[in-house]
Amino acid sequence: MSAVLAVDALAKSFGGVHAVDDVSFSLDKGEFLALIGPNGAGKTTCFNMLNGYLKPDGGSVKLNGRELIGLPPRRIWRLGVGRTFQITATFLSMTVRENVQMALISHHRRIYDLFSRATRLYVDEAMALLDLVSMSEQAERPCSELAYGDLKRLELAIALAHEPDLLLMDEPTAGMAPSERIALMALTAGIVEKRGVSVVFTEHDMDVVFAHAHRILVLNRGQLIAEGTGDQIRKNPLVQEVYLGGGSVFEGAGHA
Ligand SMILES: Nc1ncnc2c1ncn2[C@@H]1O[C@H](COP(=O)(O)OP(=O)(O)OP(=O)(O)O)[C@@H](O)[C@H]1O
Repeated sequence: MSAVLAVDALAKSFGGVHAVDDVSFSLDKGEFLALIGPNGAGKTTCFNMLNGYLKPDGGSVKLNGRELIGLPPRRIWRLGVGRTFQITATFLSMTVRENVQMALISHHRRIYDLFSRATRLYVDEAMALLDLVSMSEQAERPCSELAYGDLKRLELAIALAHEPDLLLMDEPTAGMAPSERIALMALTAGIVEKRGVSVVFTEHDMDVVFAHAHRILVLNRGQLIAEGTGDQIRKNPLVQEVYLGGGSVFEGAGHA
């Protein structure tokens, strides 16, 4: 099977700092991949090169065999690389359903009259996406009233409205309570399975990572130092040493 995403020898320096240093990995359809590493390891820099916000010094990023390097972010998004943000981007004055409709309208390149709230476009599709993220009961509420965890689920529905082949989630659970984090990622894992979308996420909470990631990549000072399943990563002495300074953070993480 050919990879959905193939990253080869990706590199980016800032001054003398090798933020991302010769990183290569690939991702299959329906894979849920965690990119972890200590602060400053290069995770965000790596993400921003995958979605076109940052131009690499060298390397290649292919989506379904097509080179993305050099394309503007919007084109990359159109080709099927979606993302969710650390800070949720929704139209607060609109209802939950209207926000998803907006995303669907944009995806299908339809013209939307911003001054008419009575659009009937993509109502059923919007409700189906809200159902997928267990938000259909809140469809008619304004986004301004939503709890933070609900906003994150809405954001996921909005990202899925664009039918991405690859979804990039940068610290999706930041700012959430531990139980909410596990719930959001369990929901995401279910969607990955149901829709066959491939996901790369960064995350500092090891419980979340070990509970849900199919595979884990560990970055340290811009270099990929380990790659494997939760068990392999937990046992990796290099990871324990350079990333965790001894391994205590992994104890118990991800064991139900
Ligand atoms: N725009 C920039 N200008 C200069 N240096 C940068 C820039 N962006 C990142 N860096 C440096 O590159 C390195 C990698 O940073 P990056 O933000 O990618 O790490 P990270 O793994 O996402 O960290 P965190 O977990 O703290 O978000 C760091 O040393 C950082 O200081």
